[in-house]
Amino acid sequence: MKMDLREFIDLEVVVVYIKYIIILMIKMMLMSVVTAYYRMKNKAFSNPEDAASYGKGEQAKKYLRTDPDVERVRRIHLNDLENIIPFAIVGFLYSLSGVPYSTAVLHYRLFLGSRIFHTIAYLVPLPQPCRGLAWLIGYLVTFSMIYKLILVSLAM
Ligand SMILES: N[C@@H](CCC(=O)N[C@@H](CS)C(=O)NCC(=O)O)C(=O)O
Repeated sequence: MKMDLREFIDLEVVVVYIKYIIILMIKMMLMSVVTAYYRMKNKAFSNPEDAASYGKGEQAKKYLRTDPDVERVRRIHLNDLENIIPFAIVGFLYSLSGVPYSTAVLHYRLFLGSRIFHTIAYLVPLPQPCRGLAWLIGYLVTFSMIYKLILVSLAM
């Protein structure tokens, strides 16, 4: 069966997807800035040339170390990569799947909220299961969109 995609795709949903993904990308990219901030504040570097800006010889070697704050922010960044990239791909296909606007916005909003809360819970840090629940909500949102995509592709 031939489909006219222009009838199927709701451009408003694609536009709202773009808005949310831009916010999520900025949020994820900001983790690099936060990492750099903690590296400089706590003088903890992984490259000799970076440490050299803060001292020479033995002094510089002292700054070649891992730091708990830096590692924590790096884990947040990694967790963002593990979750936001699948969301970006799945969320885009989902925006083309003929889903109602309100349902799409609910998914995108829940995901964004879950990732912001995950970062706060990880940075503060808040006691578990705060971070775990934040992560789970985002994970389930992505799975819910995958489920819809499976249903749509089975119906084709
Ligand atoms: N790569 C993750 C997979 C599971 C996951 O993402 N768990 C969430 C909720 S507990 C988390 O925040 N993990 C901590 C992290 O990724 O550093 C891990 O190693 O924990």
